[in-house]
Amino acid sequence: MITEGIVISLIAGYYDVMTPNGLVRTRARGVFRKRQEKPQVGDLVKVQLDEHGTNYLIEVFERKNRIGRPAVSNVSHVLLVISAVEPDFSVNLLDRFLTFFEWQKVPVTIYLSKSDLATKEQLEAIKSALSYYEEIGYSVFSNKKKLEKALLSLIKDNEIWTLAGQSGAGKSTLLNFLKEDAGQDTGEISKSLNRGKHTTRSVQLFTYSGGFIADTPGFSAIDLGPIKIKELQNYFVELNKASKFCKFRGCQHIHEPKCEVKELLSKNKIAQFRYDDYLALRTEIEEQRLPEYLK
Ligand SMILES: Nc1nc2c(ncn2[C@@H]2O[C@H](COP(=O)(O)OP(=O)(O)OP(=O)(O)O)[C@@H](O)[C@H]2O)c(=O)[nH]1
Ligand SMILES: [Zn+2]
Repeated sequence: MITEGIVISLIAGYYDVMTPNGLVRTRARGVFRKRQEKPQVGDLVKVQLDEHGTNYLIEVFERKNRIGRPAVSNVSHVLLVISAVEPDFSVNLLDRFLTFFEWQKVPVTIYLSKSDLATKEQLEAIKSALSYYEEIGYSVFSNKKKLEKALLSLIKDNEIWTLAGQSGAGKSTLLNFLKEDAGQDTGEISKSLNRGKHTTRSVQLFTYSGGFIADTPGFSAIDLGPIKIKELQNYFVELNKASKFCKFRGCQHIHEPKCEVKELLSKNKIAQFRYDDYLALRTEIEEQRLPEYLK
C-alpha cells in the first residue's frame, strides 16, 4: 500500500513518517543516496507500506522552503523566542531575525521569555519596544499560558511551526511547557553534555494541535549576506508599506526627495530604532557585497 505523510524525525538512517494511519518507520530508497538528495524532517513524502517487511520512503514532494541547521522543510510559521534578559533583549537582534524570516517569506510570531527575571524598568522599556512591533503587524506574547491558548487555535492542520531564537533564549523550556512529553534538554543539561557549536543536533517535529512544532537550534548566525541591498527595505514591513507613497519607485529612503519613510520618521510614526537597524543592515550587506552577477 502506498500512502503519504510528513517526516517527523531521522534516527540512525530511519525516517519516521506521520501518516493518516499513524507513525511508520521507513528506510529511504537507494535512489535518494545516489542522487544525494536526502529526505529531511518536514518533508512531505510518499511511503510504501509493507506489513511484513520494510516500509520504504519512495518519493519526496517539492519543498516549499527549507530553513535552519539542521534544516526543517515546509515551515509554515516561526515562533521566535526572544528573552527579556540573559541574553538581554535587543531590537537589533529582533530585527535581524525578522528580516531573515520576511526574506524567507515565513510569518513570525514573537514570544518574550524570561520576563519574570527582568526588573520593572527593564520590562517597561521592552514592552514599549514590542508594542511597536505589534503596531506594524506582528503578534507578540509574553505570557506562556496565553501563548499556549493562542497556539491551539493558530496552528492549523499539518502546519509546521518552528521555534527560533538565540541560544539560551528559552526555546527548549517553552517546548517542554507546551509539550510535557517533549523532553528537550534545557540549559544546564546541555552544558553538562558539552554540546559544542559544531555538534550536529537532530531536529524533530512534535505533534501539536493538529500540526507540528519543531525545536530548531540552528539560527545563531543569521546570514543576511545573500539579500540584495535594494530589496532589504521589502523586509522591513512598515518601510515597504510606506514606500508605495515615496516619489521614486525603488526609493531606498536615504537621500531621495519626497520620501514617505523619511516623512513618517520625522513624525515618529516609524520608529527611529527600526530605521537605524535598516541602515545598519544595509551597511552590513554592502560591506560584503557580491558582484551583481553572482547574486
Ligand atoms: N526564569 C526563567 N528562566 C527561563 C525561562 N525560559 C528559559 N529559562 C532558562 O534559561 C536557560 C536557557 O533555556 P533553554 O530553554 O535551554 O534555551 P534554548 O533557547 O533552548 O537554548 P539552546 O538550546 O542553546 O538553543 C535555562 O536555564 C532555562 O531554565 C523563563 O521564562 N524564565
Ligand atoms: Zn522613500
